[in-house]
Amino acid sequence: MIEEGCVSIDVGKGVFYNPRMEMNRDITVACLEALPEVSTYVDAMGASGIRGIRVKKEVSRDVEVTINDWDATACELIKRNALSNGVKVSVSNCGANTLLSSTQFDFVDIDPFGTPAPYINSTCWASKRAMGITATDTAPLCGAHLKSGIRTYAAYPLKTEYYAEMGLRVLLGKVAREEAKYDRALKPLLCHATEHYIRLYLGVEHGRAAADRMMKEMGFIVHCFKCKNRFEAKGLAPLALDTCPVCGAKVGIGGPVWLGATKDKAFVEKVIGVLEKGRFNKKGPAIKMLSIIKDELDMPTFYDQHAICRDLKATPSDISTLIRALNDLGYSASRTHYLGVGFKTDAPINIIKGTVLRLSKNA
Ligand SMILES: C[S@@+](CC[C@H](N)C(=O)[O-])C[C@H]1O[C@@H](n2cnc3c(N)ncnc32)[C@H](O)[C@@H]1O
Repeated sequence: MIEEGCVSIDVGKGVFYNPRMEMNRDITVACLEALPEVSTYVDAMGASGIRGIRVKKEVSRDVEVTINDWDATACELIKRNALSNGVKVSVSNCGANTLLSSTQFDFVDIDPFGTPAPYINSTCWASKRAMGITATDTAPLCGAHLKSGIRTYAAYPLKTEYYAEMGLRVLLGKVAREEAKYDRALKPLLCHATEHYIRLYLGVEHGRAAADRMMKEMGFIVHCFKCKNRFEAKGLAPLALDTCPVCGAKVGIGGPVWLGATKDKAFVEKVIGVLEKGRFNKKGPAIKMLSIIKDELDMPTFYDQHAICRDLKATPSDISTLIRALNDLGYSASRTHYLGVGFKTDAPINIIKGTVLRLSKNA
């Protein structure tokens, strides 16, 4: 028996349960609390049922919860766990794509082993108001397994120091393209890359105009591996560019990816509020991460101060000192949840390097 949030769950034998995903489930419950428009929820890959049972028990309004798994043993366990926690949920025993091609829910949650790619089409069709998507295939998404990433996501992931964000944006780009064909648009509410996984919470907007607007957020990231200059190129037209405008070296081009915002600040603030008030074992780390996400600049890449320092043979300074120094020069800059020594800024690369060097001399 394990205790999580307000539930006690028998994780059985041969049915999947990962204690490292507790923070992920805490945040799921808080997000559902912060989405009052959601009254039907499905965990299409339920395993022990813990995620859906927590949603049913811990969200303060009545949400109709369905928990599905293609494994009959898991379904028996889900039924027992729901009963022992005193909640009523619908249990379904079929393939996720079968369920999600025939039934729509306000919120669809998919939490597969590895890649969510085979389920994104049906998830987009079945999600009326919002969806939650977990991916644990970070190597293909982030560019470490290039051919697999290209096969799975039809995008070229650049292997850079901001690989975690690259992976998140490749995944978001894939969801956006699947969503657009149903004349719908995704609206990122909260997205994060944590340890071995990426998690997306996306709102859904309906209509061609919204879908057309959304597709304008797709495009490419141009990256210079020599001087670390990078910039975004919005739109899906082929790029007539192959050298870095700063140093003249050949550039790498990653994409198509999602270049737009990856969060809705007001929503993230609401989720933090729910976590602060509720009974969540992982509220400390969850709030810490969400507080950084809340203030993250909406830009598609970040810099690794240590990597810049290695190139310049400089000493890194405290990340908040560097951010303040860039702000003092009139640029926007923020921390990033992807990397403790990372930062986002709209300052040009020569200004960033000059600032890092100046601070290094003072260090
Ligand atoms: C990673 S676990 C889900 C964990 C669960 N959501 C949680 O929070 O603890 C994946 C589950 O999905 C089930 N599964 C995998 N592929 C499936 C499919 N195509 N359709 C339905 N269930 C599937 C597996 O049997 C397994 O129980």
